[in-house]
Amino acid sequence: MGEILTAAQMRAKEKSIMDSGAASGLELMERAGRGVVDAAIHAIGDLTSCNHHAVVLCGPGNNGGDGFVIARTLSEMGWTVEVFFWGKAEALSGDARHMHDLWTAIGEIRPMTAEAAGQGVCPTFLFDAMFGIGISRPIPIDCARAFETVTKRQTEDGMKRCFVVAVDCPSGLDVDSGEVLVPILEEDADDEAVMAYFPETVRPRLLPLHTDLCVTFHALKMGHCLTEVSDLAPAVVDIGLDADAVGQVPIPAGGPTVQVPPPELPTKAWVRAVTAIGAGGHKYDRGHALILGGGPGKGGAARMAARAALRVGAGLVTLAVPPEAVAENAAQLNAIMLSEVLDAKALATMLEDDRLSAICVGPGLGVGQRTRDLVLTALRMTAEDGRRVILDADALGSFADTPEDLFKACHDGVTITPHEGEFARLFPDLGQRVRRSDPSKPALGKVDAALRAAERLGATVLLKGEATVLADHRGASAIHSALYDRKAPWLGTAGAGDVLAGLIAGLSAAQMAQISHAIDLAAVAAWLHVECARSFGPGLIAEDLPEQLPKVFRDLGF
Ligand SMILES: NC(=O)C1=CN([C@@H]2O[C@H](COP(=O)(O)OP(=O)(O)OC[C@H]3O[C@@H](n4cnc5c(N)ncnc54)[C@H](O)[C@@H]3O)[C@@H](O)[C@H]2O)[C@@H](O)CC1
Ligand SMILES: Nc1ncnc2c1ncn2[C@@H]1O[C@H](COP(=O)(O)OP(=O)(O)O)[C@@H](O)[C@H]1O
Ligand SMILES: [K+]
Repeated sequence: MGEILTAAQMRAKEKSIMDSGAASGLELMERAGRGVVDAAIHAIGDLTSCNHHAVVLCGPGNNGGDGFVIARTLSEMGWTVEVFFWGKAEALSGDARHMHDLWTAIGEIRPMTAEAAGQGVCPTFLFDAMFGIGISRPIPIDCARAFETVTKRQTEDGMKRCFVVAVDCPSGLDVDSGEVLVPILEEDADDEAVMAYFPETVRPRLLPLHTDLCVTFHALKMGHCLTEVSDLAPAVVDIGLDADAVGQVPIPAGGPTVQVPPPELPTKAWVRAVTAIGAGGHKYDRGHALILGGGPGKGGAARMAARAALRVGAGLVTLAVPPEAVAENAAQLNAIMLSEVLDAKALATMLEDDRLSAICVGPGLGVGQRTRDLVLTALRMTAEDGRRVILDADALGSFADTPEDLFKACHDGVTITPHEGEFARLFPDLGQRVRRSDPSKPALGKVDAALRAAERLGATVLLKGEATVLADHRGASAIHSALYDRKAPWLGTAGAGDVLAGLIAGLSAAQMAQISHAIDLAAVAAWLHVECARSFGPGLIAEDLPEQLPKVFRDLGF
């Protein structure tokens, strides 16, 4: 996965190229439209038995302009092309108007109504060029209905349906937040409901307008990585924005600046860094992770975190549990060492040993005063010395009523790993806006929400989910999506988050020179976490994750 852009960054790049004279808007649009056709044909592969019939749905902006180019390109190749247009020709931008006019010299344009779009044979391709990165409200109901009726056109065998290609993004995707702005299509939806945004409870995860392939330009946009927008992984078409001219116009901040895995580390060097094989032979060279564990019967989460920390490369791992849980844990542990920690005072004494290089607090610890005290002690004892602290689960839940206490104590060596629920409890104002709660305001999106949270904490935030978002106090961000060809839905299993916290703790303990920022360590851990899940496959339970690490490392080149 390369660079990931916001809509504003993409516009700035286009403007920069156009201002420099390196390419005109028309040239960019021509390359975009032709690139979509190439990518669509490449995706479908064998065209011998297809009917060479395409339907293009064009919207009122430049996305529609791309659609007119697609129609002309296919027509030049001998295809039969039907074009439906939603908008007024005189309101089109200069570039889109030009492309519109070139098409009208060749073919017909029909208004986009469900009735008209429903007539005719089932096409090989349906191109969705209705709305691109300029969408600001749910798409018009007529557009959604027209789209739907084309997909329902019958073929002779009554079985196949057309291959849907989204131009730039499926219409209705907010490419910054990954939110889907599509009206409700049920026949009984009254107009008010149609034009309203989906209430939180019914907002679907998948796009109601089903897309097989999304073809975008120059780089993926954030929304492509936050939401699974198409069955196939999005294709990225080069439209020539890499010229020197880019950079003359300042590119606005906001898009993720870190990719996962970090591309600058070649695979083998990266494995070396992760496994610390090059760091020296002694276990103390690879750090000592301390994992705090819960009371009797509550120890599984911390044990899994500890095992992940050890497998991922920490030289030593100690699990520290309350006295009454020692017997239970002693019966379960071998390579992991066991210590007793009564309370925060005992923890402070333990942390005077600076060989303990990373501390993980939270999994299975229980919500309450003891956990709050342990967290604040861990933060105080590490505030000045660069040691890393990973706060997960109950360590975060314990501050739901007093988040300010946590914010004040956090430092730049801290990584918090909330899921969306934990995030919303700690940052209610941000959590509510990850998706649009007020129709008049855009959604904040997971990346912006995580960035603001990281700034508030002065620390690193890893916001979990199918798309995991990372952000730090310096303004760096990253997205790791377990989507498309990295899908691992079976990772949503009890305890998977505890393992992730342990992976970050283990990598942090090893203090690798090659990966210095907490956000990069967390990004590597998120990548390994999904890689382990994919390596194991369905049937996975959290305990299986650390046991996959040796295979994942071997597959990476060791
Ligand atoms: N020259 C360029 O800037 C290039 C633009 N490209 C294409 O241009 C697209 C962006 O074009 P635009 O900025 O014109 O934006 P869009 O074409 O995405 O849509 C914006 C248009 O739709 C209207 N609109 C937005 N939301 C609406 C709603 N809910 N209901 C009704 N109307 C709505 C807007 O008023 C505007 O007319 C990209 O996604 C890409 O497909 C590509 O051709 C590459 C080059
Ligand atoms: N559908 C999914 N695809 C990929 N990863 C997922 C999916 N659902 C959950 N995950 C991952 O699984 C982990 C679940 O963590 P968490 O919600 O803390 O659960 P637990 O508390 O049971 O460990 C997170 O790392 C999350 O990113
Ligand atoms: K589109």
